[in-house]
Amino acid sequence: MIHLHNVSKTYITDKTTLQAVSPTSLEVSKGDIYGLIGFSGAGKSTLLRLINRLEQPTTGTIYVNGQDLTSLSPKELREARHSIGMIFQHFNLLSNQTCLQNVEFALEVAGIPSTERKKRAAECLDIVGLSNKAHEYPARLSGGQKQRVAIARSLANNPKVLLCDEPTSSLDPHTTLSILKFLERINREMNVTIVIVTHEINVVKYICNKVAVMENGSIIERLDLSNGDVQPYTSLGKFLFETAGGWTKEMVTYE
Ligand SMILES: Nc1ncnc2c1ncn2[C@@H]1O[C@H](COP(=O)(O)OP(=O)(O)OP(=O)(O)O)[C@@H](O)[C@H]1O
Repeated sequence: MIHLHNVSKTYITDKTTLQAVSPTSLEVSKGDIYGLIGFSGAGKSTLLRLINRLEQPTTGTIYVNGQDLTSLSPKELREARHSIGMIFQHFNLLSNQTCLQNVEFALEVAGIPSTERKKRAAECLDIVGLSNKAHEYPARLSGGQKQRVAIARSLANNPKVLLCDEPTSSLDPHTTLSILKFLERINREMNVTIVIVTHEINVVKYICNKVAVMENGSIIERLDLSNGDVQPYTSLGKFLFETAGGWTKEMVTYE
């Protein structure tokens, strides 16, 4: 589903050169909820943003849905991005647009006609349980509700892949769990492959079936979490897993 081969990113400014991501390969299979974890500055967000070419790679190739994104024209890339949704830590909603209009916006960009847009946007708000907030502005919503609108917007174009950049880092633990529950449903019921950047190991333990641990721009370890018996082998991996708390699915609450 996603295949990065020797992808790297170097930022060059007037005075400095910084390698945010060293040549890295990553394979995400259809149906995965793949975590990228590591401390601040490890290169997680940069690697995530390379997947939909929000960042231009310095080297390497990026295949998503069988398409080489590095070989596409700007127009082709815009079209390819319709099947790659994205959500962010700070939600990135348009403050002067209602929730419905925020979701419609994603459809407008994709060239969907107005009547169809309204119907689909309403459906997406319904999926995240926010039909009653359709005509509210984001300022009147809680953080969790804002993230649910952002999820609705990311689903509008029926994406095959959803990229999540610290989606719960601004939220309290209970709201975090409700958002993770939504992401899990989207993965299972809509067959959306998810890549999620986080610095919270609990998020990884709760929702991911695979995780890559990043340090200094490199993936230093990859773990399959599906069989429950996880044995990290790097000291960072061990440290992260030892600090995990005890979240359970029963703790999930809805606002
Ligand atoms: N646009 C940019 N220009 C220059 N340097 C950048 C840019 N974006 C990121 N960096 C640098 O690249 C490195 C990796 O940043 P990145 O945001 O990918 O890390 P991260 O692991 O996601 O960290 P955090 O958890 O704090 O978001 C950092 O040293 C950062 O300062």
